[in-house]
Amino acid sequence: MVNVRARVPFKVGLKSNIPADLLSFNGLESGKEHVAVIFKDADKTSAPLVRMHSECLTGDVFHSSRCDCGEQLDETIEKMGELGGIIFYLRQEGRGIGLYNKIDAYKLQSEGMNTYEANNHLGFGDDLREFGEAAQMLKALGLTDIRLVTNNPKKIRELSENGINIVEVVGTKAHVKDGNESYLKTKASHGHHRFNFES
Ligand SMILES: Nc1nc2c(ncn2[C@@H]2O[C@H](COP(=O)(O)OP(=O)(O)OP(=O)(O)O)[C@@H](O)[C@H]2O)c(=O)[nH]1
Ligand SMILES: [Zn+2]
Repeated sequence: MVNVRARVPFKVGLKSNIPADLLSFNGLESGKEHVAVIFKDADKTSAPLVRMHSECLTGDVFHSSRCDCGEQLDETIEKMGELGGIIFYLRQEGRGIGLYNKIDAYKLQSEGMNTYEANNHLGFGDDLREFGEAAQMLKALGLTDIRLVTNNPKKIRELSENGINIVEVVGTKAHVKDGNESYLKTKASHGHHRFNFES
């Protein structure tokens, strides 16, 4: 049974000025230290904005040119600071293959493979992530109805299959920059991500 272990206030964002609460959990069977960040007590509102963000050390911390993860996280923090919402930061680095394997995949991508071909070449599926524990954490907060911030149909499908009612899907912007355009286009064409490349 998943339940909240601790809830502490902190301030986040590029200027460390956006108030939020940081939560840890008991009972996560994977042993992964997933956390939630709650803005404006959104867990006490009906159908809050929720983002299920998968760990990306290279993007989230270093704002790597290879992906859009850090920009998506910054965008979501800003938005939820205004509108309220909850970010679950899921420790599923590299779409579940881990950091070192992701770096191996980057090496293959530098030699010409796309993001999915590189995973497959290393013996992994396209995406090893699972969102069952994410659903359990939502339920631990008393939430089953959410507005999900994503462009990824896999997240919508898996959360729904785990008893979460997604009343609305809210896309993120397409954060195109030098270095990540073909990564984003591959996610759209092969992974069926719904990007709005105009915004
Ligand atoms: N294996 C692998 N993982 C990558 C690569 N680039 C980024 N990632 C990982 O992909 C994941 C991105 O996850 P999310 O931020 O949840 O985004 P998403 O699945 O694209 O879906 P949305 O942003 O919700 O639309 C993170 O775990 C990154 O570490 C790559 O080239 N190879
Ligand atoms: Zn990334």
